Amino acid sequence: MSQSVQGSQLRKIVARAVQQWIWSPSVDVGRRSLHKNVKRPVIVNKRSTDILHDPWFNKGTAYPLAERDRLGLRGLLPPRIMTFDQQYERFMGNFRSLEKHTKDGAEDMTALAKWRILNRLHDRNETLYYRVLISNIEQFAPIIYTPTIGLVCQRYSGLYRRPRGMYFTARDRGEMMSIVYNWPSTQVDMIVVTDGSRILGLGDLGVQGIGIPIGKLDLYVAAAGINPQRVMPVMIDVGTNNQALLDNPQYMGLQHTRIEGDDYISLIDEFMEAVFTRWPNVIVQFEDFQNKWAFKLLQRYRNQYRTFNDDVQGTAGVALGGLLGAVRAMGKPMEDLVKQKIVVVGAGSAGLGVVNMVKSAMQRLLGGHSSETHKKAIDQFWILDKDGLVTKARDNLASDVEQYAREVEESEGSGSLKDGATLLEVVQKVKPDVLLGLSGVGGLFTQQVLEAMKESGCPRPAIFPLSNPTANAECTAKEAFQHAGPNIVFASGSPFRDVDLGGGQTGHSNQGNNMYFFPGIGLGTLMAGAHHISDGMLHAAAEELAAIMTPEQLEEGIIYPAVSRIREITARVAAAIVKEAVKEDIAEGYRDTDIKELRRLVQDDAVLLKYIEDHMWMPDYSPLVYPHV
Ligand SMILES: NC(=O)C1=CN([C@@H]2O[C@H](COP(=O)(O)OP(=O)(O)OC[C@H]3O[C@@H](n4cnc5c(N)ncnc54)[C@H](O)[C@@H]3O)[C@@H](O)[C@H]2O)C=CC1
Ligand SMILES: CC(=O)C(=O)O
Ligand SMILES: [Mg+2]
Repeated sequence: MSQSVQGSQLRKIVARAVQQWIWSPSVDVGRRSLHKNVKRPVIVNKRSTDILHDPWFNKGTAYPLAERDRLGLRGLLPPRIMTFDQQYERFMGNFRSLEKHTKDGAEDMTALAKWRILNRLHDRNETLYYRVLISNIEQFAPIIYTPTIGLVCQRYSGLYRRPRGMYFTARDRGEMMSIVYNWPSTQVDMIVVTDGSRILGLGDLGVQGIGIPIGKLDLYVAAAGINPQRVMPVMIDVGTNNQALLDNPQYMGLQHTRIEGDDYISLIDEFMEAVFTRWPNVIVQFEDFQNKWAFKLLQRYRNQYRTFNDDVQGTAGVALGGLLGAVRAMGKPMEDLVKQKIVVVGAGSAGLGVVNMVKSAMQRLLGGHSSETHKKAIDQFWILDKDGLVTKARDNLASDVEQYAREVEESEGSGSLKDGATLLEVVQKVKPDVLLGLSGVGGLFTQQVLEAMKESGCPRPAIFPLSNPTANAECTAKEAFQHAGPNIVFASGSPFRDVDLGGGQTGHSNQGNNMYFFPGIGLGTLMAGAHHISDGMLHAAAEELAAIMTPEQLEEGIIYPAVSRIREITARVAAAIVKEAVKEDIAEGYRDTDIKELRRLVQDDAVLLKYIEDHMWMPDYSPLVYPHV
């Protein structure tokens, strides 16, 4: 045997030993042994009531007799042993009964009651919770995610029962590197972090924003199959500028205004260093940071760590996928994206993220990145913020917005539009193909604006009120179809019901939400073992998302898949991410799949997809063993 073979074997043995150590049994739920139908046990370090009170290992009434003996549970549970299926049916029966009894109640109260019943299950038995969530994702996503999660965050201090996630504050300066070891999991794959400064379209909710990382990570488990023991929601409490919260005696966060400037940045730096020191392969998703910090932090960390900003990059990917679908729904090839006149209302982290990615996609379609294609691409955008149309006449424009500022009083095409022109004026003059809202302001797409879209001359205008939660959407689905006509393509950030257009016609209401994208970014990056998340990876994933819809669906105005398909979609988005990371040579491999093996896997789409799907966690009870040493 040659030296090099011996060396590579040795490396493999060491790598395996490290894997086994990382995959400590207490976190490796549900792996099957090589013998069919025999599940490997999970070694736990607790027994008796301690295990009943641990939601990771609690099985409620489903512990088999032998396990009740092993774990000292005999006599502590009702005698009948239920199956996982029976437990599932019991929960769903209770849920349906709640639905029936609250159907005539106030909508908000009903939604909160549903969240409570799910949250209690989450706190009690994680395995059953995720089974319920995965099996009914379309029904439950609006509760654990937007819109209900917005309501939950607004009331979090009152709703709080048990801790979930980690909290870091300025008081922890110099200590974060140690504090991070308080987290009970030996391995964390995904962190979603917020500072609570811009929660959905609801503004600064301070520490109560923790509901968002929790909801996003629920989707990581449900959609991407990340093991729930390997996710960590994080709140960095730097204070709040929301006076109502500061005045609220029940508010659970620090009672001072937000830390700013270098003090703020150094705190986030310390957090990043701490989590990447303990878990070097973790992926950190920034979520709902106010615009002021979102881009700065993304630029600061994106080449150094495995990190991305969901509002900037996730929203952009999902919007690009939707726009490509809308172009195809017009009966045109995807390449015609470059000809679309796009009005974007909202020049914040989400709005600019979208514009940047769509502009870049246009440049690629125009033959590559050059000053000429840049000019051609930016000419397709009209951007409005709270002060109306953004033009070069504005003072103190941030450089990321400035490039999209229109010339003042353009004589051609858009007629004469002044700085600060209203949305109605812009739509009437520009006659856009696409109207996209990321302003956080409900009702901005008024009847007049929507009627002006109808007059735009576009055979199939795209109307995307993407702001969340529901009350903050720029218009409802009904309003859009009613005023802009039955032929529009509609997508909103929070779900609306399809609209009955009469005569057997349905106006399809798509949900254009980054939930179709971020779980795949995280999963793909994890499985690729990519050093960082490149623009190329995000573009490839957006194109994959756009390619999922069939021509028949697009013809009907369906540009995003049903939420019930979210696992399948996420696997495909993740596969696109892995492929591109390998192509760009920034992938290192995942667990015992080294880069050589990964290169082989990406040769065949079906093989790669199966590989990804096989690594997705599914909720199931594993035998539990308490070692007597
Ligand atoms: N559907 C989805 O997947 C996503 C939706 N969003 C939603 O987008 C909204 C905005 O998020 P960010 O960009 O992060 O917020 P942001 O605070 O960074 O930006 C908001 C922008 O809207 C502008 N604006 C405010 N009032 C306006 C008005 N009356 N007319 C025109 N523009 C106005 C502001 O000047 C600013 O440019 C939120 O409601 C959020 O929930 C964000 C990320 C993903
Ligand atoms: C969906 C999302 O990320 C937001 O509204 O902020
Ligand atoms: Mg967000």
